[in-house]
Amino acid sequence: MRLVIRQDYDAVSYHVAKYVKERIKEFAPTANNPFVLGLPTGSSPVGVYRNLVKFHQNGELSFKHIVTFNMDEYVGLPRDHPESYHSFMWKHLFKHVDILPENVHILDGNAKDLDLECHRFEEKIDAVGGIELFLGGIGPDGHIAFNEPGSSLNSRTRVKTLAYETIVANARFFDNDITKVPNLALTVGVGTVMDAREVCVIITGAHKALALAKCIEEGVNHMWTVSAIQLHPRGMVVCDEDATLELHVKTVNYFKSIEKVHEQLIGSDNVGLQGGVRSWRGVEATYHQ
Ligand SMILES: O=P(O)(O)OC[C@H]1O[C@](O)(CO)[C@@H](O)[C@@H]1O
Repeated sequence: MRLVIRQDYDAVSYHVAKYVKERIKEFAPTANNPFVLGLPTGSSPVGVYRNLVKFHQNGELSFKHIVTFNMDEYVGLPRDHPESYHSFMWKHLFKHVDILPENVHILDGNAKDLDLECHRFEEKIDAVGGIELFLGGIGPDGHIAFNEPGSSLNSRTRVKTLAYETIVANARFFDNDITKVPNLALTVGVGTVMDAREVCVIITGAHKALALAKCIEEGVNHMWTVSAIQLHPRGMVVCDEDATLELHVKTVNYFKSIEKVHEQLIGSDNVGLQGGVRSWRGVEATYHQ
C-alpha cells in the first residue's frame, strides 16, 4: 500500500481531488461504461469535494458518466435533515456538478426493511460491475465507514450500532448534544470497501494519529478496521503531517523517500495512475503494492 503525506488538510484535499480527477479522466467513462466511485461523508472529504467542484466548474471534470455509492447513512434521521448524509452529499458535491440523480446511491436509513435495503445496495454495486475507486474516511478509533471496532473484516452492508466514541465524535454536528446523534447507521462492510478495485483513505488531524499508526505499522486487526487496507492490492492512505504524530520517524521517512524516487521516475503528475503502471510496471508495482 501507499502512504502519501502532505503538509496539511488543504494539501491532502487537493492531492486526493486531483488523483480522483486524473483516475476518472484516464478511465474515460461513457454511459455504458461509467466510473463507479465510492464516497464518504464527514469533515475529511469536504475539501476534496470543494476541489472536485472547482474542477467541474473549470470544465476539467464531468460527472455525467459517474455512478456513486455512499458509504453510510444514519438510521431514522429524516432524509432532508441537515445532518443526514443524503443532505451532506447534495450540499457539498452533487448539487454543484452534472451528476445524474439516478446515478447517486445513498442508503435509505428510513427504509421499512433495513436488512433488505442493505442487501439491495450490495446488489446495485454488483449490477454496475463493482466499485472502481472507494474513497474513505475514518473515525479516531480507526473505523472505516461505520465499521466500528470488532466488525468482521469480511462484513457486507448492514445495520450497525455506533460506538460511544463515534457518537461523541459526531456530536459536533448535532449541537454538541450526544442525545441527538442517531445510535444506529447503515454502512457498507469492510469487505464491501475492500472489494473495490482501488481504495483511498483520507486521514487528517492529530486525533487520528493513533489510528494511522495502527493502520500502517501494526497488523491487520478487527479493532482498527481500516487496517484491512493492508491486504488490498491497490490501497492508498493520504494523510497530513499532524496525523503522522504516532508513526515512527523511520516510517515517515520511508514513505516520503519512496514517493520522491517514484516522482523522479514518472513525474509527480502521474504518481499512482494506471499510465504510471503501464510505463513503469516494475517500479509502480513495488511502490504501490
Ligand atoms: O471525517 P470525520 O468528520 O472525522 O468523520 C469520519 C466519519 O465519516 C465516515 O467516513 C462516515 O462516512 C466514517 O468513516 C467516520 O465516522
